[in-house]
Amino acid sequence: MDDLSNNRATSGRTEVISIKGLYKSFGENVVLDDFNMNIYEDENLVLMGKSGSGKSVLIKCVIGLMQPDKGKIEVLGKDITKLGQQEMDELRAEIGFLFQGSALYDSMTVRENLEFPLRRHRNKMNGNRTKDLVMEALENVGLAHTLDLMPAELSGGMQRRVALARALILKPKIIFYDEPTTGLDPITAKEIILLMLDVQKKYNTSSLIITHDVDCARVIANRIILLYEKTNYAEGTFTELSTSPDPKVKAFFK
Ligand SMILES: Nc1ncnc2c1ncn2[C@@H]1O[C@H](COP(=O)(O)OP(=O)(O)OP(=O)(O)O)[C@@H](O)[C@H]1O
Repeated sequence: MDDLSNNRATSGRTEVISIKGLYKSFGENVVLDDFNMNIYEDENLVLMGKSGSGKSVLIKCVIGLMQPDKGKIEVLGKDITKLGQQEMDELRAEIGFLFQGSALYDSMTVRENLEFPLRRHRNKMNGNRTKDLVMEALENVGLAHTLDLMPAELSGGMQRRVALARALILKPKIIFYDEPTTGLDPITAKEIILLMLDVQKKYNTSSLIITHDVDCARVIANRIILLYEKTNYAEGTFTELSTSPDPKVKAFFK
């Protein structure tokens, strides 16, 4: 185990997600075995791992879509294995998602796409009007003029920005990004990364970013965890990990 974490930098901070001793298997296929991870307030944590290493399984366990076999997961101080359906829904409203391929609804306008999470979680709107929240979210990503367009009328980068606006509309405390720059050209990818950094500063969100994109990790990560051999194999800053003497760690940064 190559633990390069900078404990002083992270100690004494509030954890928004805490995962201890996570174990998950599907029959003979053990995917996670003693996986541990914390995310702290205001932190951008990058999770790197090969295809099929269990990153999606991990996320599903964290948001309660999959039941771990063993281990403890706390999100915003709540043990998620002990939450009922309504409490779990309330907790999910504190989490924004930006998944691969933007996943906007093709048959809805930009406005309707953004209104969608508001309808599900009306109690989080604090008296704000739908219209104002939609405009604010779109302005944050520089796309106020696209309100009545269909997703197909937007470029790939614009679609990703609208998806980011939708992830932000409920002002979540945590955002999960799954491959946020996949399929974008390098310049657009950079725009998205800078936007993610802006958002993090403006809303003080914590982020968990799954990415294979080394440039994205370099710019955005306060800390990186490598999911390898079913566990949190290595952990540290970009510089610490990319200069690690461990060839298995180095391989991720080529
Ligand atoms: N519902 C399921 N039933 C059985 N096996 C599953 C299920 N979901 C995931 N797995 C298995 O868990 C392992 C990890 O899959 P997962 O999708 O988490 O990988 P990943 O790291 O997200 O991969 P990628 O980077 O390609 O998206 C794989 O072996 C997969 O077959």
